[in-house]
Amino acid sequence: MAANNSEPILEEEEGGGRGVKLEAEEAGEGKAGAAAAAASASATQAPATMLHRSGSRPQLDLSGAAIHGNLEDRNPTILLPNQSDDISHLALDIGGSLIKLVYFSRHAEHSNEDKRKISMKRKLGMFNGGRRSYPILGGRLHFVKFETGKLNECLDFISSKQLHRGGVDSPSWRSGAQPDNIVIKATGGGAFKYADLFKDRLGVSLEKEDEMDCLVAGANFLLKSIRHEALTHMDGQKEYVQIDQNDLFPFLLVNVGSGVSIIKVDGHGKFERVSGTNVGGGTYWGLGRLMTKCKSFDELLELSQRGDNSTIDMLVGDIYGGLDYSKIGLSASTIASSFGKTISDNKELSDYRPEDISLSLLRMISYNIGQISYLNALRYGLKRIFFGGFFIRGHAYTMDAISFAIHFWSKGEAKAMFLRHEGFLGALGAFMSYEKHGLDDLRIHHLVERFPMGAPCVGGKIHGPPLGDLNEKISWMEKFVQKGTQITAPVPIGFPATTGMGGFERPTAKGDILRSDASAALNVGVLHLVPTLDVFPLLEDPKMYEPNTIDLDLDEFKYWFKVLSDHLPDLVNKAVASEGGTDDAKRRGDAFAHAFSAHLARLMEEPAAYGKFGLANLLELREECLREFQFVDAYVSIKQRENEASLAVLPDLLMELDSMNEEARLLALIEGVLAANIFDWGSRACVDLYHKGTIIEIYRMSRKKMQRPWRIDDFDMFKKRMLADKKDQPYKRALLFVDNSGADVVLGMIPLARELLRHGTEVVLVANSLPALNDVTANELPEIVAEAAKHCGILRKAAEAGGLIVDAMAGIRDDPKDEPVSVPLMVVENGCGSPCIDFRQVSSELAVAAKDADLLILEGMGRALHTNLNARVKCDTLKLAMIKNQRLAEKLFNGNIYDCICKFEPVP
Ligand SMILES: Nc1ncnc2c1ncn2[C@@H]1O[C@H](COP(=O)(O)OP(=O)(O)OP(=O)(O)O)[C@@H](O)[C@H]1O
Ligand SMILES: CC(C)(CO)[C@@H](O)C(=O)NCCC(=O)O
Ligand SMILES: [Mn+2]
Repeated sequence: MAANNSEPILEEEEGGGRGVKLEAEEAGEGKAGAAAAAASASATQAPATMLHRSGSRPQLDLSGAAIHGNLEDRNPTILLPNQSDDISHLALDIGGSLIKLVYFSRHAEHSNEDKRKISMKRKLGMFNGGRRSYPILGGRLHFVKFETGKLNECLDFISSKQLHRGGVDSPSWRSGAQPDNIVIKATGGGAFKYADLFKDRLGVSLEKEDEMDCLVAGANFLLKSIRHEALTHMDGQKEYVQIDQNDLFPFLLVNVGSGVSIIKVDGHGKFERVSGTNVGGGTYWGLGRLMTKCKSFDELLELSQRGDNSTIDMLVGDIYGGLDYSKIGLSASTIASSFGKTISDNKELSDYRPEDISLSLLRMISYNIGQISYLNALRYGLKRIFFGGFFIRGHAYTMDAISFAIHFWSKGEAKAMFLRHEGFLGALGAFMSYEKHGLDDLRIHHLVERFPMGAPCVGGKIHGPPLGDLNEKISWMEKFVQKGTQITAPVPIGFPATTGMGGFERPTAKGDILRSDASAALNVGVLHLVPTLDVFPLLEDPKMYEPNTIDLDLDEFKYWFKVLSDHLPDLVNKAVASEGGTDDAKRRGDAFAHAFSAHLARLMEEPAAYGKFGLANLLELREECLREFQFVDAYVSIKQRENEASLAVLPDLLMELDSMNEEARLLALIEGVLAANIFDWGSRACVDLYHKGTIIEIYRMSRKKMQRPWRIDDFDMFKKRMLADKKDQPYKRALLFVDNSGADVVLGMIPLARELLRHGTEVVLVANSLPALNDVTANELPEIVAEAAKHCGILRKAAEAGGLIVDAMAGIRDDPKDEPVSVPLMVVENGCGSPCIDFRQVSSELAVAAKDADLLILEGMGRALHTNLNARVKCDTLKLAMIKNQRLAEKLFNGNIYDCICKFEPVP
């Protein structure tokens, strides 16, 4: 009954903490918070005329955008001098049963343009000249719903978060300007019905958008922009479908809300509502409420999971004395007449089990909708039918019943597909109708879907607020823990058995608890909009590309569940220490541990709960959870310590290398990369090792053990390319994807980079944008390179040429020709904060840097083995890693822990 217990907690949260304390809300938003809180305090005194407002639709005016303040600052703000309109990206769909809200919150920190990025953009010719520069557009799309009958809660929510005024961090909120003339896009019948109420209560005008237009726009947007938005659901099995952009239209869109709209969609804005039925979600909920006395929709749905419809429905067998009517393809267990059995009995309503009534009703309505949809698909020759609307509610039985009807009547020709953002189509469509928020040409790679607190805890629930600020999140977790409940109830999902002959046999096994709305809803997390992300241009076939090497199936997940759970206490300790070990840090640490464990528990029940989910996503989820509780960098001191220790021995290593001949040196360098890749805090085995010796000792031991041939050993091929075949044609530009801090980067990758530079190859070190485990980040690299360069002329000149360090002697030297110009050594960020890399979503600066690259070096398990082992790119690729995981070694290479991989893949 955990699901039941968890719900009142949310309710409490809503009634109590949320929305009242704006200062607390600000805490999560960083520095801007204090200013905004101060502004809010003086809101009443501020002159209402401080901002010009046009009164029409909100717009973003980026003209004249400039960096404000010192360019050397780490986080200079971007000033939009011509931005005068409110940026109010909130849209509503007010339906007969539910109000849906979609709103956008900007990343306060998105205007980060540090020194490294600016210099890099100059180098790559991106500065000011980039294709797009919407610095302000990065942010998150949130999805929330309320019951229409509780409109007041919705109004309170909007008002507490100041969504109608562009959020609590918007200029108008800070200025205290009165929200007159604010216009919000709204669709659904309630946009007409409640327009006056919105005006009275919030002072906003609702700009009405047509409901069908919005449904279609929302569906098209989702199918175009969200990876794996659609799924099929047959016999209890979920399968995500990747829609081909070029083969999307025509399709049938069936929106099952209170009533059902059936729309034939031929293109963007091209559609016709071809049918509808008044037997829909409102019918199930309304009849069900009357007949079972249920207090909520979820209660009714939950009842159905324990139901047996054979006591209510009249089966073919009931009519045919237990026989099939096989001549027309009906088995005895096929339902002949929904509720038909109740006519013959001398029974009252109270004689029937509410569970059975609910199930019978649910089946009747779902099956009927499926059948009508099929007939309309047949009418227009359509093969694909997409279902939206909150009636679906991610509920297995509902989806199975609809799918079954369509599959059966079309003899397998037509396919039912369900949209994960099911009920938000209309609201999204209304949101898209804002003209100038620049989201129109959004691409799949600009959207990063994340579930740190979105899926198991919040988001989808009726009047459940997305927990906006840190305090809210932590206290939610604390309450949750106090009650000793689990966030999500372990729900054995029951699969209805089908006869294959036109009806349902009564479902056999069914779980007895309905998953809480938030997690049952098909994983509507928060969509992060990062307009600066791009597809890696060197990918051979982006459509076929799959980052994860191994499917995260239940078996695989179980393994990772244990690894990650075991590692959790240590991680929490590190994280708390990294934030000074204060009580506040401890509180956040606990909350992080609980949030992450809850995700793990949820995924353990159902690995596909959050869409198509691979190890890369799982590892990223952990990092995202840390960030969610404001742990900036849990490994910061470990990284520093190891960098220092490694930099101290680098000069010796370089001397040793320089004493070798070219061939021996190349081997020593590759060996060095593999040996140093042992410093991986993501590997349990290695962490155990670290307690047994100093970094240098371990590195030396690791190198000594390097026995060739390695598990995959293409070294000779690589050597041939480097030193024999085309010695006079060195690589033009190499991208080196670096992994860990310390020995890994300092004693492994930097010496290899140096060798490439020596050959005349430009080197781009590609590192994480955000911290993940002990991985080195792009921000940390320039300092490390500068330290290394102190002992090495090659590195110094190349780093100068790449703008990483400034030559103090430049301009003083008599004859600049003395110093030959070097090829540059550069650093770019990869756009992610995960130990793996998904080449479908990389930073735009990496995408630019990649265009001239003819060698790719991927180093480390995360980037070269867990992901991308099978990735094909358009240039020569070297994948280097030490396998620090027995299971992976066996699974992928039939090998052993500490085996090494040196995989060279030249393009033909
Ligand atoms: N928590 C809930 N409360 C009420 N209904 C729910 C809930 N969750 C799912 N539903 C189902 O979803 C239906 C409403 O779906 P949706 O929000 O898509 O439609 P609507 O926009 O309110 O209706 P319409 O478009 O017909 O005006 C309800 O009728 C009910 O069957
Ligand atoms: C009236 C709407 C469009 C309101 O969303 C919806 O509830 C609906 O499509 N009802 C079905 C009406 C019919 O076509 O019979
Ligand atoms: Mn609706």
